[in-house]
Amino acid sequence: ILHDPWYNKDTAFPLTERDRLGLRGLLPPRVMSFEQQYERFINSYHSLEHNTQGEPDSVVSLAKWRILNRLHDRNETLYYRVLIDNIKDFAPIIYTPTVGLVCENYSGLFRRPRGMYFSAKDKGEMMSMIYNWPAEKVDMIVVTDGSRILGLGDLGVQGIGIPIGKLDVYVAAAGINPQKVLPIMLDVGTNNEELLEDKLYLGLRQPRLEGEEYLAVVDEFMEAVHARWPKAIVQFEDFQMKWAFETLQRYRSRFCMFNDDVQGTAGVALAGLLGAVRAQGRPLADFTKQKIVVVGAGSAGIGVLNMAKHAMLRMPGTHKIGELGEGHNQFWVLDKDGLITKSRKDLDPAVARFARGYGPEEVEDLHEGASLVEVVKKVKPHVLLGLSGVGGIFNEEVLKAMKESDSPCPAIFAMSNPTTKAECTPEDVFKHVGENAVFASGSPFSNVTLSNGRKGYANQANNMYLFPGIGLGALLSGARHISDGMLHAAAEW
Ligand SMILES: NC(=O)c1ccc[n+]([C@@H]2O[C@H](COP(=O)([O-])OP(=O)(O)OC[C@H]3O[C@@H](n4cnc5c(N)ncnc54)[C@H](O)[C@@H]3O)[C@@H](O)[C@H]2O)c1
Ligand SMILES: O=C(O)C[C@H](O)C(=O)O
Ligand SMILES: [Mg+2]
Repeated sequence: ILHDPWYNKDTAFPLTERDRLGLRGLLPPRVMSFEQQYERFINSYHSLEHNTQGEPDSVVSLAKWRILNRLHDRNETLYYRVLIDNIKDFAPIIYTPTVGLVCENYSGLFRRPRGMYFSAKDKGEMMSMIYNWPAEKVDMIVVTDGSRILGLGDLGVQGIGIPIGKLDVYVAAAGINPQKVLPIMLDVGTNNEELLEDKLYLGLRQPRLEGEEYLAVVDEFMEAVHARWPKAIVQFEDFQMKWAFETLQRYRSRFCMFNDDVQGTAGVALAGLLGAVRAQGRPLADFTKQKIVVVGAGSAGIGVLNMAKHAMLRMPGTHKIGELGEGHNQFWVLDKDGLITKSRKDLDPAVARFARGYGPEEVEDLHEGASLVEVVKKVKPHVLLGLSGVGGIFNEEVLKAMKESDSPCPAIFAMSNPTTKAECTPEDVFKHVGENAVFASGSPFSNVTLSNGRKGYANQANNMYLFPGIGLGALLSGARHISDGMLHAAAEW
């Protein structure tokens, strides 16, 4: 019991329990209260902050993560109490940005396992392996294959930090029972050369499985989960784009699952886009007239585009039903090759409906592959939204061009994670776009003091504001599937 973080109370076991559980003599005699333990932890956290002053940010954050992780491994009751009470301070440690650093260094930081690991070598065994998990019941699973961890790329087995962090947020924000959550890593290999050569690397040292071989592993895993816990909700997280979409289509009508990067992000972004209309003092129905530039046409960018387009098409009030047809395109989408138009070679079918046609109705005179700054200068968008994974791509020139936006309060959403991958900082936005700009980022930044002494808000646009509600709602309602309508409702309400 003393070694089981689910049940351990450390020095808080009262004498009666020590007797009953055969713990007498295994602990120092003084019985501490939960409140004393709590205070002791917070004090040691503060002294760590004090003692690491002046050290590089990464050293301080990792030290903070270590002390929290040790508590997690020792005493979950105390850990979650501390986390819930201090979520604003601790979210950046257990979640983005520090969790990114933890994943990058996971093999070296590893002390105790958490969650389950299914690897390509476990083919044929998963149905029995799933019974190795000690809890009778599991409600929430977050699974990754480590192929696109935040904006950090393929981190293989080290990506397990992401499901762990997401499930901590489920417990802290949605009150999910921590004994009923399960972080899972599907290790199908890695294409990260550095990891393959790293002697400490803890995952399979082989290239990623592809095609049918890959899908066979994920299929077997999903069947195993469903066999043991038919009602568990499975959140897919940080899968590279092709598998994010493929697995979503493959499983969404068979299992209670969703893809957080595609759907959760879309819900949060839509909430932000609607907020940006309100910030302009315009009625929500004017959403259909917003000009939106999206930088990044990956799993997250396309998820946002689809949901925002759908919201425009069904926005009541401005038009007769059906008036805004499929051709109503308020989006300009760029990827690593610049603006996407219909003349793009090998145009991805998922982006085709957002590609600019540059027919007579489109007057900005842009060309295939146009650069971001050209697009912003010509379109004068209301919103500039980044899901590119490229830090600093909203540079001074781009932000100065946003000053000419047709919106009185241009919105800039730098949604890529972790902090180093944010497309810009709030300081840059308020300096170059103007103090009336609306800013949000995927990873947290501090608010900025503006010239008139007012606060420039560094809002956060991260799917963590949405997925806990989706999971909790699905769980409480006993939903068999997670529909787009649920995500729309989450975004709009
Ligand atoms: N804030 C959130 O809640 C949230 C949610 C999901 C993803 N993200 C972040 O979004 C980023 C992208 O995630 P994803 O799953 O879509 O990745 P992805 O790899 O599927 O897509 C990345 C896209 O960015 C494009 N891109 C790359 N370089 C570019 C450049 N120089 N200019 C313009 N476009 C460029 C690529 O062509 C691709 O279309 C990651 O950093 C991730 O952390 C944030
Ligand atoms: O993990 C996050 O912080 C958000 C998002 O799911 C991402 O992949 O960046
Ligand atoms: Mg993610």
